[in-house]
Amino acid sequence: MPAFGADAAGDGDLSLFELAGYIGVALYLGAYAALQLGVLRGSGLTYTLANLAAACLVLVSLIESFNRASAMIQLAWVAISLAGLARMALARMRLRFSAEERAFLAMQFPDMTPNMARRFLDAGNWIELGTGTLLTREGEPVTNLFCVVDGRIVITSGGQEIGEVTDGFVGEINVMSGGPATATAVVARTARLFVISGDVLRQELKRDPDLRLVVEHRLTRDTGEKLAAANRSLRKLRSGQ
Ligand SMILES: Nc1ncnc2c1ncn2[C@@H]1O[C@@H]2COP(=O)(O)O[C@H]2[C@H]1O
Repeated sequence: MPAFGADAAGDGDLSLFELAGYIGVALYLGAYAALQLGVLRGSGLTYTLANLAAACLVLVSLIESFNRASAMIQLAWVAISLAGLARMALARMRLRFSAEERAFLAMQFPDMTPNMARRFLDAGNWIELGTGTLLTREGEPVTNLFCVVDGRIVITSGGQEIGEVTDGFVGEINVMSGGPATATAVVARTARLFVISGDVLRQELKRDPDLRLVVEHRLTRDTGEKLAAANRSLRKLRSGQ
């Protein structure tokens, strides 16, 4: 083998095999240090690739001075790293989104990570509802959150029309508590919606505080927008009197 300067023992030249071994050790230690310092995630691609490369390099170094125990651990490390890579590839495949899902996420939840978005979407269903379908009845418990992507929902209170939803949420005020609906919501033009049950939503948000932050923030904003629209209508009404 070609030689590279003096080896650690000072008794000869550093072979390529030895060099591979040292680089492998540096990768093992560097990856572990980065993990402990919070620079790398244990389940991340970089950490897994660093471990795979380290194990391969140390294996190469064993060609020159074989050690069965060391070879066994390196082979096991390679196998575990490959299994980790396969798991990541499968997870990536699962994180596919349809064109409709992508449009919905861009419009309503641009801050969701792909993982969060997949979990949220998997927890609900896409449905189409015909004219006249009741989504919430004023005073009755809200059991679902509806996200309208197409169609028209008319909102009434005390029998009076007070608003409409064409692209936004219905049930966002009380779905988390299951409290009484602040208004009646009825489909006025065939609607396409994403619906998620209150029970499932609560479970998902309890399990993932980051998802909870994103969803609650979005729902609060939606309610705020409705309040602003209601204030504008009220102002118009008063100034017209
Ligand atoms: N003024 C309004 N404009 C639009 N939507 C409303 C209005 N008032 C109530 N809603 C919706 O009707 C829903 C009834 O259930 P929630 O009270 O949970 O949430 C309510 C809102 O989504």
